[in-house]
Amino acid sequence: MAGFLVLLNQLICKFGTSVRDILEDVYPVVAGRIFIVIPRDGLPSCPGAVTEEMRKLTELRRMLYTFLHVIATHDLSSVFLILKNIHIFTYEELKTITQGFSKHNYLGEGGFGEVYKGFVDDSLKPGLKAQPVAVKALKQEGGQGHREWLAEVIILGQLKHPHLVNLIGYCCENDHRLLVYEYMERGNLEDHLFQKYGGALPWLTRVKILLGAAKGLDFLHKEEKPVIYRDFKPSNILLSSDYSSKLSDFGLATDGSEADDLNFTKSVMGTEGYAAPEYISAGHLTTMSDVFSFGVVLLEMLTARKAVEKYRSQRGRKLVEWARPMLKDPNKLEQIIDPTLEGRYSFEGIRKAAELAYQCLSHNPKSRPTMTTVVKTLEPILDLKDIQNGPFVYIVQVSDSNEVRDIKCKDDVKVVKEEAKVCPKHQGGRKKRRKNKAMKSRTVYSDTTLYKSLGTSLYTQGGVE
Ligand SMILES: Nc1ncnc2c1ncn2[C@@H]1O[C@H](COP(=O)(O)OP(=O)(O)OP(=O)(O)O)[C@@H](O)[C@H]1O
Repeated sequence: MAGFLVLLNQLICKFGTSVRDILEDVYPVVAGRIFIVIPRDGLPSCPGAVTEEMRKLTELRRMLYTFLHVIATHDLSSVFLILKNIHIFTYEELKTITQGFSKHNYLGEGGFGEVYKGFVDDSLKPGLKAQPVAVKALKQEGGQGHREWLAEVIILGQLKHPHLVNLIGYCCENDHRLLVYEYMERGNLEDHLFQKYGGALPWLTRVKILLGAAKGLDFLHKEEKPVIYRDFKPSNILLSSDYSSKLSDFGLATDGSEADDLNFTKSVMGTEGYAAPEYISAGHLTTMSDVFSFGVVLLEMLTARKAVEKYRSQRGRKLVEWARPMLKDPNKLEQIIDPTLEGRYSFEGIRKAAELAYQCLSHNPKSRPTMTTVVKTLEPILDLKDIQNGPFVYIVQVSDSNEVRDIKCKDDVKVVKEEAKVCPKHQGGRKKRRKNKAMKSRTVYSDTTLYKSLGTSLYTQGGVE
């Protein structure tokens, strides 16, 4: 905290204003928008920084950089009081709620670190709602991870929306950096679309998921200082029990209002296959970059093919290049639709979704729709329910001992085996994979069956928020 005050004093001397003004001035910058002003490798290169204004701005950035370093490495509890309903946990508390980060609680691992399930209630913190949580622990190595952790705390600590994953709290103790989120029962979209249940998601469920994610992006873009999410992809879309979708992983999110201000030298970040062409070629980052990424995910949902499939021939490797020309031709469109849907969709709905994907994937960012338009286009597609009935798929977790649960299979029921997941850390001798997906067992139904079992709210606007 001492470092924090020294820095404030420096800022006051420099800009001759009161502590209060500085706080009000600094917080909005710190609070949402640090990632443009603070470049990865030290100070921004500002070739045009010749005017007095620009010099001052650069100086302010230098100070903010130090400021952030101080709050990142010192007492966060004092600094983050302004964050909404965020709990600060000790490492011991998080260890307890995850049963010592045990293999039974292991959910998976991403670039940031391992994720474990836990349970919290008000015996841990007064006022804390009893609920399951997901605890994400930053891998110890690297400053990049630390920056992403901070971005997540700062952005999700302030922005609350039904389609952004809720950050419940964090832990910042010695070298430990952890995040505590609401638990999302169905894990991430990538697992449903590709890895475990390829093609099993019914059409209207896909539309519902896309609509929720679109609302999340729309909310970010409509902020006073628009937030560019920058890493929109299926593994960052989490699903609740009724397939309501929420965006997670805000480590790369950045401030849209400043993205184009100055020609900072920034390294292009994000995931191959999802980043907009103008961002890759010229570092030009706007909210329209997110719209392009949304178009890629929409295309993945239509085709159940990944944005980049390295094993394919050159022609079919990049989904957008391969599929976009076919989106506007009704004859060709049917050829690229996910065959496992087996025709169980509204063709009108598919056609409208394909048209939307085509627009989102335009090379010219100005020709892309805003996320508000995307939401308005998807909403009526959810109402197109002229869909044939089909069989439903029941997915069964296969236990470690390869024992399959006793299931009564009717004629129209497919049983798909799912391998149980093992945390690499707890797995003697086996090579550690970068990602390991959740140990979960899920049931995936046809639209009709889901509609019956989860009620009419599943596919109504009310059910999608
Ligand atoms: N809030 C949550 N509720 C339930 N499961 C979660 C939650 N957050 C993450 N997971 C699961 O933990 C695993 C790792 O997720 P994480 O977000 O760290 O990485 P990722 O998005 O899969 O990969 P990458 O970091 O490369 O984008 C995934 O299986 C994900 O579904």
